[in-house]
Amino acid sequence: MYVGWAWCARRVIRHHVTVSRRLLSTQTHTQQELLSRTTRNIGIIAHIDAGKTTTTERMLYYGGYTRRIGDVDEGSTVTDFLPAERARGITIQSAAITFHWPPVNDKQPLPQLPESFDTIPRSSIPHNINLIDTPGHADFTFEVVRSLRVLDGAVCVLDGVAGVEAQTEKVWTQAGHYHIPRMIFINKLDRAGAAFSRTVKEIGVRLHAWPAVCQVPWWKGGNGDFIGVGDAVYLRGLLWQGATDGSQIQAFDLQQLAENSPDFANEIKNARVALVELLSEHDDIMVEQFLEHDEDHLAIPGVQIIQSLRRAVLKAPQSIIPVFAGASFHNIGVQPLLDAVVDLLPSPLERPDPEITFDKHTGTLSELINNASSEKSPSVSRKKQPNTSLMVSEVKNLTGCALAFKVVNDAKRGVLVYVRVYSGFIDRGSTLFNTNLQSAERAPRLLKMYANHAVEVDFIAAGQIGVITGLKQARTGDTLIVYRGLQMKGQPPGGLNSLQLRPIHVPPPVFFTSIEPHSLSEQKHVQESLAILLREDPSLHLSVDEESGQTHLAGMGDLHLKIARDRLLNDFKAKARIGKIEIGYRETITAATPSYTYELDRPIAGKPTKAGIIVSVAPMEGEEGEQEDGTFETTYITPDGNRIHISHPQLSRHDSASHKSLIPPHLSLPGILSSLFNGASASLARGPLNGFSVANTAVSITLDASTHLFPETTPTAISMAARTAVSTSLRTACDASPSVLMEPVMFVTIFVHESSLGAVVQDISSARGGQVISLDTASSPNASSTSSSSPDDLPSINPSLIYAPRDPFAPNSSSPESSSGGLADSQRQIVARVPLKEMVGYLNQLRALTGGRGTFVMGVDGFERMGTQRQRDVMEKMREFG
Ligand SMILES: Nc1nc2c(ncn2[C@@H]2O[C@H](COP(=O)(O)OP(=O)(O)OP(=O)(O)O)[C@@H](O)[C@H]2O)c(=O)[nH]1
Repeated sequence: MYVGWAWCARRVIRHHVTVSRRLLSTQTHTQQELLSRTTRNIGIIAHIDAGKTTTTERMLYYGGYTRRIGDVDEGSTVTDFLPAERARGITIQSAAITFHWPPVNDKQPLPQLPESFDTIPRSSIPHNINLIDTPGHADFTFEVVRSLRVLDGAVCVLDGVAGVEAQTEKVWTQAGHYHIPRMIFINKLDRAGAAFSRTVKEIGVRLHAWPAVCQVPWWKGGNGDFIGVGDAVYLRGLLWQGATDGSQIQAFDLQQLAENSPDFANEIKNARVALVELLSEHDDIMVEQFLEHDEDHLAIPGVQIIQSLRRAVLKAPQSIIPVFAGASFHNIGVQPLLDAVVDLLPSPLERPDPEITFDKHTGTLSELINNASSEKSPSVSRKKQPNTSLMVSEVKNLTGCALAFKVVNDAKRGVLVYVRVYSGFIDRGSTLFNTNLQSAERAPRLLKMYANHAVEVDFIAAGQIGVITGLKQARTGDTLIVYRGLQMKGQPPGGLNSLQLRPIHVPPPVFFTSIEPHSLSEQKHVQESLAILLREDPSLHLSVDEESGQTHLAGMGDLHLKIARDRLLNDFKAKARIGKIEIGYRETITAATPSYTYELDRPIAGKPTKAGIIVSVAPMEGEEGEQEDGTFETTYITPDGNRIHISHPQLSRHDSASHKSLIPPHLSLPGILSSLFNGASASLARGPLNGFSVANTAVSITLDASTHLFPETTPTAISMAARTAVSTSLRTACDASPSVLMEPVMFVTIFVHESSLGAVVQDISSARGGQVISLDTASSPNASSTSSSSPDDLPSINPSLIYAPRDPFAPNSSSPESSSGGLADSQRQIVARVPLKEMVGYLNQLRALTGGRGTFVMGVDGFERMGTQRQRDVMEKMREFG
């Protein structure tokens, strides 16, 4: 017996179907509901090298979108398309690609959705899958977070030998923050040392949810090669054999298996019993099904199991994780995984509303839009923002809202802006207002990306992912809105220009390098190339040191900047000298200043301008969180932990009508605030001591409308006045009492074998000056609370209560009775805070200390003042390299 999609996949490969245009470009808006219901926006997340790209290549091949399977090791994959990615064999930028599963062809009618999926699975109908491949390396965590925002579901790929690795935990937790439904694919089960059971238990303990084992591995003869999987949902064995591309799959029912592989058949039954028991604990409908089928675990139809799993996966917080098995490099397990993507992960219609910020308040997009239909409550959330000036008619003109989640410079097509549309449509030719840049541009062409080729479309609708080409400004992370009737130079009214979709916190950069063009004639090209790099990746920061004239590029990690350098020199062919990659220290003041009044009164660009301001600065003591804005005061916290507090007596944030007599007609309070913030931020970017960015400093600004604003006041004048006044105050503070340097301190989680624990702890605390916060067994509940503290207080799970089939090869083969419940109990976790300077090149040292087995993850925990001697050493080193 051959299973349906195996036949389907072979047919598609033979004819190599091109994408049905009917499914893409000629749809009317009324067909959108169907399209949304049959869409899955999913990501593949994991630790580096778990096999995400390898699995993605198979998905595209079985979906009929590539003719041959790309190989990571040969550098021939579709998703790792940057030369730097191909050279290193790792994914750096997430790629977004659309394909269909099960495959479609032009001869097939458009899918008709049944009333319910009680008798057939969703995977029997072609679905539109938008797949985002994300990088696994810690330096690109921000890239992962950026992609997560647009996902409706995720497949987490684990290496069946390594199990749950440090980076997996980190990305998993981040996905949990966005309540993204997830499932797991345990890959590489063909490798020597593969331990399915141990990995399943690690999932429970380290990812805080119950693993629902949907498939068990099929080892030839019980302990030979990995040849297929036992399907606990449909009670069958799936055997990959014959064709080397994995397209031929043979299915055997339990009876057939009982004759030839009785132990395997029994294991499938065990897995089914465990699955029904687990689901029954979380799903009342499954209990009913169980009773209806005379309490026979095996009698419940597979489709009902799928339905129950789906309900569990869609619950937030997710307490059940479906687990699948395979070896994608050997083409085993990918087609059923694709079925599970369609069957278990949600459509865009089943996802909660995206979070927005609007006029500094949070709410959801549909609150904003739905409230528009009710004249009574025109605001995003009346409770949270009682006084927005947004009118119903204004919201009604908001016909589209999208997030640019990725910008890529394509050699053939130019700059591609990947967007996820959250409401309404983006039509070809629409004017898009960019609420981050406060400017509009037209969307000349819209595309859907299919592996190696793109298809032009007329519009991209809510729930869909697509590409806009020809945009000159939009950057990764920008919110784009379509406002009916908006002129290119205009602004949407009622504060809609401040609407931000799912804003994310960009962590402060901790490394930087200098960039100098080889000659003046090269300068323009270098600057243009840097501008594209920055559009692609907002976690890169560019600044110009005014004293030396040098351009500084700052980023999240050593590798992050190395890749940026490679892209600049090799891909963009920029001719520039790139300096050493160095740590980005900060400086902070140690004395407060009295109020300083400054009045700018000079021509700018040939026009007389005037603006006044009062400023004082003070060191910040300890953590000072975000402050609620008052009626006459507004506070901003910068990424470096500075607080900019602006008091604007007379100018109420909630009553713009009263501003008329106080503010010149060409200005508005939001515009004034943003100019003040920009001016103050620019001066904080260069401290008075050494030119490092200023951190942990409180800036107080007072803007007295009656004495500081004039008919000649412009936004530029306000910004310049703020910049000069803040710089002068910082200098005054530094003269009174010298500023001190601050260094980035990392929160580090290290996983090591028991035998190397002592050496690693010794190295961290003595040689590197780190502070060990906790030492745990990786399986203890405490261990996880320190490293991957769950946003939702997810439970600690006892591994001995988790079902997993026996591992035939693992040295300490699990028995449920063993004290560790089948986990590798010699695994220990160290959590420490260590200065970044001491962590440079740590991986090599950790490998040396642990015989190559230790792994670690780290993230910036904050900046800390350096002691006098340490500061002196750092300054001397910097002078040496001068
Ligand atoms: N034996 C075996 N090797 C595999 C399997 N899947 C992937 N690999 C190999 O593992 C290595 C990493 O695979 P990738 O697909 O690049 O992993 P990735 O998770 O995309 O890696 P990053 O993009 O760098 O995060 C490559 O050498 C693959 O050939 C598998 O099922 N079995």
